[in-house]
Amino acid sequence: MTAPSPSAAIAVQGLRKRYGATAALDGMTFTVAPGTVTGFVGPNGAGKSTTMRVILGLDTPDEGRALIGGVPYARLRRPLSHVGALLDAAALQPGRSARNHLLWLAHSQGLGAKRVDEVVEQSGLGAVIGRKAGGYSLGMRQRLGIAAAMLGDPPALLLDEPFNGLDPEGIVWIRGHLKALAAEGRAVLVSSHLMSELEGCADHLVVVGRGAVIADTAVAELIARSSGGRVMLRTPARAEAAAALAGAGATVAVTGPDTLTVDGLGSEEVVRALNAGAVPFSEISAHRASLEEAYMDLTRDAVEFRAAGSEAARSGEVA
Ligand SMILES: Nc1ncnc2c1ncn2[C@@H]1O[C@H](COP(=O)(O)OP(=O)(O)OP(=O)(O)O)[C@@H](O)[C@H]1O
Repeated sequence: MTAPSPSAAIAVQGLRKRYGATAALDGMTFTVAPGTVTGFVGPNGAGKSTTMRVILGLDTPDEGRALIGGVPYARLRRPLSHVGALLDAAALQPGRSARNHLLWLAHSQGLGAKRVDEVVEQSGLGAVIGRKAGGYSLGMRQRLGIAAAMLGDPPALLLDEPFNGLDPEGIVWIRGHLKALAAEGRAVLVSSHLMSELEGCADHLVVVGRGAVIADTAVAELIARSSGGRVMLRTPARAEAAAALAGAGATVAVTGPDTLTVDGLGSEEVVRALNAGAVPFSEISAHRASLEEAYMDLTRDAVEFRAAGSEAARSGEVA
């Protein structure tokens, strides 16, 4: 096991945890750097929530340790000023106003109403903060949960499935908000079992399956690797184009009524092959893999992982 980097805001080292016959964590090891949104991705049951609970001192590992700024949670003084967390947005007193909920949390940490007003402003809840939390939509609850996590202005944030059940507008808001919080230098760890939710938001990915890390990679590198050499082509003569390109040695995949992706030939060679066959085309560009495609490439050989996520795969989720 390598020593955690001194700059790691969150370091998880060799965590093992069993629940009876189930190994929930089986050597989980990774770090979360300041200034990044790190996506923590894997199928249901992969060990994401358990890891987060261990980081927050809510669960004790059988082996290994988790550190926040180099210190275990249990030894942090005023923990909310070191790490904020959103684990379960439904955990609210339904009859209490959202503002009173935040005031109650703030007071328990020696923080005043001024800080509550700041986080309310940041989370865009100003217009509804006097309402009873029980009447909040899921999206509003998630915002309130993030506002609560931000009360202590912590350098590290953990969010467990914050996109769950949100409408597209809610997803876009959370993505933007997390990016802004990371841009302020915070380390943001956000779990999801849907890769698409993290598109355009995560800088780094820690992919897990069966209690351990399968891949730990910068998103830009991952996308570049998966995009490598592939060309996107738009043509009104799809069949002719596919035949001409296959004849020139390319592997061609149909991606839409008038689009193909081409592997094995560079853009210039594609143009040459199409011109030689007098095949018309309207657009040709270097293909940029989506996060979902990059993720599928990454986990293609991880048989165990795919088995673990096969249920999710059938419903279009990550596997
Ligand atoms: N308190 C518990 N008692 C028994 N088993 C547990 C408990 N907590 C977690 N597990 C088991 O440990 C494994 C890891 O669960 P965990 O909730 O950490 O996964 P996850 O990746 O967060 O999944 P999800 O996406 O469904 O939240 C699962 O097999 C789960 O059933």
